[in-house]
Amino acid sequence: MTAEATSGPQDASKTARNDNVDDVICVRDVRKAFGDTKALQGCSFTARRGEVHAIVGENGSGKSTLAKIISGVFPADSGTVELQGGTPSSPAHARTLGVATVFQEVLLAEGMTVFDNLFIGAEGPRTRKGPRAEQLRRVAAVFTELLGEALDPYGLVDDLPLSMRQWVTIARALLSEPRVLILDESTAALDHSGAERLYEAVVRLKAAGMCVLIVTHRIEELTRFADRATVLRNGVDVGTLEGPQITQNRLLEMMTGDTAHFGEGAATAALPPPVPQGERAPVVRASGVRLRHGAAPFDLDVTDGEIVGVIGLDGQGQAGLIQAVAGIRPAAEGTITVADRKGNELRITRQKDAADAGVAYIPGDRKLEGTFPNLSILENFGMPLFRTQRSGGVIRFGAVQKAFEEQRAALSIRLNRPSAPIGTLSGGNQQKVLIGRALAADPGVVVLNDPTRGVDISAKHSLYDLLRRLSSQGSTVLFLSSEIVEFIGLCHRVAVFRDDSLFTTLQGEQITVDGVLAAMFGQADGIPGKEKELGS
Ligand SMILES: Nc1ncnc2c1ncn2[C@@H]1O[C@H](COP(=O)(O)OP(=O)(O)OP(=O)(O)O)[C@@H](O)[C@H]1O
Repeated sequence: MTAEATSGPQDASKTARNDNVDDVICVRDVRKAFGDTKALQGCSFTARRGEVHAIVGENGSGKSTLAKIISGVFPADSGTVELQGGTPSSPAHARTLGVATVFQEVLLAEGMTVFDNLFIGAEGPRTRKGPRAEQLRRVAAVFTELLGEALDPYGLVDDLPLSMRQWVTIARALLSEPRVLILDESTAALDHSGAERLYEAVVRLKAAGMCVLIVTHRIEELTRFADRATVLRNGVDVGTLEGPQITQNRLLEMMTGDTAHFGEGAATAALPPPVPQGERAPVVRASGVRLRHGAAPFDLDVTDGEIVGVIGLDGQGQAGLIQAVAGIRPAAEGTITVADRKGNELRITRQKDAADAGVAYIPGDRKLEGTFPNLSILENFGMPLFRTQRSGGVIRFGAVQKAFEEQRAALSIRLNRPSAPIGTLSGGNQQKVLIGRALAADPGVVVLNDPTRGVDISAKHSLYDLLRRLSSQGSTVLFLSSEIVEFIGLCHRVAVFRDDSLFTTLQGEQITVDGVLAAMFGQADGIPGKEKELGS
C-alpha cells in the first residue's frame, strides 16, 4: 500500500461504526468464497453520495463479486454491507434500496422489445409509475440524454449491435432513478465516443447527487474523473486513493504490488519497422469487397509479419471486415482470400475455410461468439486444438494440456481447476482463455475483434508481446480495437473504416491518437481539412 492512500487493510475504519450521512455504501470486512476459491478475503470501503468511486484490480481480484454482493445477487459469507436503509438480501431488495447495476455481461431478454427489456423486473421506486405514454416519454428522454437521439422502443433487442444492447442496460438502470449506480465494465462494449458519452452522463449524475461506482480496466480514463478509487488485490482492499492521488502508476503499483509500470497503450517497444510492401505476396487479400450492397468497394492486402489495426466509429464496417476474414459473415460482394502456410490461396466464405487457411479468431463478445458455457475451462481452450492434436483418431489430451499450461503462464490466467466450468472464471480470465486458445494453434493469421475488453492491463501487455512475437515469426495480424492507444507502437498500419468501407490506411508516424481519431471522423491521413472522397 502506498503511504498516501487514505485507507487500507490495517485501517481501524474496518470495524468502526460509520455515522457519515453522505456514505451511501458501507462495506466492512466482507468475505466470499466459491468452493475453494476465495473471491473476497476481507474487503472494506465506503462510497459517498455525489461521488464517482472506482473499484480497480487485476482480473479475478474480486471486483464483480463485490458489485454483486452490493447488488444483492450473492450474500456475503461474513462481514457487512450497509446501504442507507438496509442490507440488500436480493436483487429486488437492492433495487428498492436505490441500487441499479449494469452487470459486466450484457444481460437482455432475447426475442423481446427494447421497451419490455427496460421495464423487466423493475421495482425501482419510479420505474413502473405512470401511464404508458409517460413511460415512453421517459424512455425517449433517457436515450436522448445518453445517445443524443431516441431509440425505437418497439425494436427487438436481438437486432441491436452489442454497443446498443449495452446502452439499453444502462438506460434500464437509469430509469429506476437510483441513488447508487454500479457500472461493472460498462464501457467495455462501447467505442471511444460511446465511452466518452457515458462518462459525460456519469459526471451529470454525480452532480445531481448520485453515487456512481465504476468497475473498469480502462484506468487511464479514471484518472480524469474518479473522485476516489479503491484498489483490490486478491480479494482484499489495499487502499483508497483520492483526487490527484489517482494516477495510472499509483493504481498499477497498488494493483500488482509491483513498481514496474507499463507505458501508454501498447507502446512498450519502439515502433516496429514498416513491413515492405510489394515485395511479398499478400497473405490476406480483400479484392473489390463491398461489406453491404451499395457500400463503396475496397481492396486491402496484408502481408506476412504485418500487424494491421482496424478501427472506425461504432458500426462503420470495421467489424464486417474482421468477420469476413474469419469466415463468420461473408462480404456482400468481392472476394477475400487467405494464403495458408504452404502458400495456397484459399477463398474465405465460411468459418471452415478460415480454419483450413490457418486463421485464428479471437472474439470480443465471449458470450455470443466465444465460450461454451457447459464445458470446462480446458475443453473450451482445447476446442480448435482437438482438430490438430489427433493421432489415429485419438485426441492427444497431453498436448492440449501442455499448450494450456503454456498459455496460462503467458497470460497469467487465474483459476483453480482447469476442469471447472468456464463460467466459474472471472470475465477477464474467460477472455484470456479465448486469447490463449487462438494463439496456441500457431496460426498463420490472427484476427482479433476487440479482444482486450475487460482484460487487465498486464494481460493486455502480454497479448501485445505475443502479437509482436507472432509477427516476428511471420504471422499476419488483423487487430480490431475500440481503443486507439492499443495501436500505438504495435501496428505497422491502421485501416480506418467509414460508411462500411475502407476510408484510409495510416502508417508510421501517421499512427497517433489524434491522427487516427481525425481519420475516423473523415479527415484523410489524420490531417484536419483534408477530406477524402470515399472509394477514391
Ligand atoms: N460463480 C462463481 N463460481 C466460482 N468461482 C467464481 C464465481 N464467480 C467468481 N468466481 C471466482 O472468484 C474470483 C473473483 O472473481 P471476480 O469475477 O469477482 O473478479 P473480477 O475482479 O471482477 O475479475 P475481472 O476483472 O476478470 O472481471 C475469481 O477467481 C473467479 O474465478
